[in-house]
Amino acid sequence: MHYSSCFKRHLRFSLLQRRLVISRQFNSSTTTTTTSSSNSRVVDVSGLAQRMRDSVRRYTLQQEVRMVAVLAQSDSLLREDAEVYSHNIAEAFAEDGLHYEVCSCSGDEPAAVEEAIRYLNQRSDVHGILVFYPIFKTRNLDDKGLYLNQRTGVHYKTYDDYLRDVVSPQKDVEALSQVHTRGAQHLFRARGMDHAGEDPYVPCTALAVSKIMEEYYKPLHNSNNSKSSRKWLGHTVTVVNRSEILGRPLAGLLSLQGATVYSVDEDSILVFEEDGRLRRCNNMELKDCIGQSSVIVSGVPTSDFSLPMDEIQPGTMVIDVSEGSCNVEEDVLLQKPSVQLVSNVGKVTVAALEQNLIRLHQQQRNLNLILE
Ligand SMILES: Nc1nc(=O)c2c([nH]1)NC[C@@H]1CN(c3ccc(C(=O)N[C@@H](CCC(=O)O)C(=O)O)cc3)C=[N+]21
Repeated sequence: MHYSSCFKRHLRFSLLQRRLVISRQFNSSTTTTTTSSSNSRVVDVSGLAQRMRDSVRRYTLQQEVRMVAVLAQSDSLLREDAEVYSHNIAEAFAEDGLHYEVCSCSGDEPAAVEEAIRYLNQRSDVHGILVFYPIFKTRNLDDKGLYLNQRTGVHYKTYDDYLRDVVSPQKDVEALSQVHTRGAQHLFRARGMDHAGEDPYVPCTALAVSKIMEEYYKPLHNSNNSKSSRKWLGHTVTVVNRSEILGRPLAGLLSLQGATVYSVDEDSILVFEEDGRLRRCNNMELKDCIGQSSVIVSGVPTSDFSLPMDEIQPGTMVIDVSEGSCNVEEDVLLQKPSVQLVSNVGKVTVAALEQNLIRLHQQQRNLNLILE
């Protein structure tokens, strides 16, 4: 299992590399790959990632910034996923002058994970904390099936949900604690949405997808005004994934920016309307959502899932965030006219993580200056 999935990742990576080399040979003025007849292309997002990381490098020339990641999965597949991400973080952080530590603890012992996070909350040399999820998935321990936060009185359905609120909001690089997503059940709010010009503060993969859309999605009728806070008005997006670390915040963010967003998981389809409000779609199937969407984001972490290719319309941007599972039949997709495929989101995710971390460091510095 472990090796075959590594192999698949390797294979996919080398295919992407090869396509890139070919495109450079034939067309040195563009960084994207164009397939001959259909005018469709695989988008290379490294330019965006590099620009985001350049500003981080300038910052770390002056400042010492440190993040610690908590690695607690005992399930080997979940752990492998987190390790791939951790490896990429380590590499990018080393290049960009950021300090990175991994705190490895036993996932069989929920209290040990909680204790590790509380210790990191206290450490004054740690500016950001990243907890790799999922750890326990839906494991419930107490008799009511709920976890109680003694301090706030809030009950949580899973231990992962509970842990998200143990991380100090000041060090929460992914903005996962409830402070940032108040009332997320019905009305999503992203901190920083009201500050014009600033990126909203949302989990890194969600932020990465939204930046990729802004940078590379050029609709036929060019109505994307990236300066406007309602830049996706009139656009329909499908997000296949409703996790707390990706699908839900992404759907919420895009809907606040004006899009109509279908949020799809294995049990249900919801629509996030323009105002961030949620409604259930009982009479729709995935293919109906796909047919209406000009951007499709797919993050299903299993290799037996594939997007229904037939329904994808010309001009659509498809963003595959399944990280190695591959939710897209690439060859079929690229035969369609004017389709854009993005599959290496991870590069931008790490850059978004670095940016979120720098923002936390700045806030902590400002606070310390006031307190001194
Ligand atoms: N709190 C939390 N936030 C996460 O965002 C999160 C998490 N937990 N747990 C683990 C998963 C997994 N994940 C990846 C991110 C980037 C790459 C990545 O960089 N991929 C490479 C390619 C990897 C390959 O396919 O070889 C790329 O896209 O360039 C992989 C995996 C984030 N996750």
